[in-house]
Amino acid sequence: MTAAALVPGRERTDEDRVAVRIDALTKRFGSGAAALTALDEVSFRIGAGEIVALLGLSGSGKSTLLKHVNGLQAPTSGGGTVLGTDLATAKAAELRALRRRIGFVFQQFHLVDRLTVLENVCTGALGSLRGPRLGLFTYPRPVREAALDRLDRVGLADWAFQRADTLSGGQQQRVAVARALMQEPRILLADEPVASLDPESSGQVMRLLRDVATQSRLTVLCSLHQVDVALSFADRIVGLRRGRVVMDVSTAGIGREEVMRLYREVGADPEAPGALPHHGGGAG
Ligand SMILES: Nc1ncnc2c1ncn2[C@@H]1O[C@H](COP(=O)(O)OP(=O)(O)OP(=O)(O)O)[C@@H](O)[C@H]1O
Repeated sequence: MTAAALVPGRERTDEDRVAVRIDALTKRFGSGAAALTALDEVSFRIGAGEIVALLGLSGSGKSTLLKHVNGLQAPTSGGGTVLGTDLATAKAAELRALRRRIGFVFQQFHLVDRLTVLENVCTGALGSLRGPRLGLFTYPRPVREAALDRLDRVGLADWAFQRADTLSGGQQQRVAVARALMQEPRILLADEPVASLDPESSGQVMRLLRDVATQSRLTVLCSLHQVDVALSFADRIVGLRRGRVVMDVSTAGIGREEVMRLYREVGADPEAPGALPHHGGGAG
């Protein structure tokens, strides 16, 4: 028997089981007659290690929801907890600490063109380093080694010393994934990560995201515009319409046509029973 086996098992906490718990979250922009409700009483859970695709028409609130999950925007009412941090009451320092545990991948990869691929990946560690860094060798050796390891994981170790702007869009997005992995995140948020990529590169990036998420037991929330991509990538689909969750289904039990209803039946009443598939997936 190993020493570890003699240590009594720690009780699984709620945070171990549910990474994201959003409760009646409402976000309004502006006030008075000009007020716009971007998120309207949104509630859902994401279990630890679950991969969720967020779908919905342009303007349905996907990006706004992602920004709430990493504490970049504060709810108007309601809220929830992410990795145990209460979104409505957390102080700025607690939200900064939360963000260090969440990786973010954007549509436009946000790499620094003139820096090498490796230095771009190193910048993913800046949240845990003091002071600015200028030049690869101003990063501690363990950081450079970790960056090379992350580049290897995304299949781009051979490109480490190329300038970032010499890579294709798909490769740049894989570098952005490597950069996000530098934080050793518990959650990975991705906002339309393949919207600007061709279908081939888009498939590669989504397969990579799924692989790294599965290997590292990452919880993933990823907004997408492509239903087919969402069906092959995610465990679950959450559909937004005008700021409300109107679809919440496991990808195992649903076909493309059913998901497409999210976009087609725009005039339908999302509150009507059975209007759109809503199995209330997710943990807890
Ligand atoms: N900072 C802001 N100030 C005012 N309105 C905003 C702000 N951010 C978002 N909105 C509005 O909130 C609504 C939801 O926007 P959001 O960007 O979340 O939608 P989306 O589903 O991500 O759209 P897309 O697919 O086009 O990225 C939109 O009507 C948008 O104009």
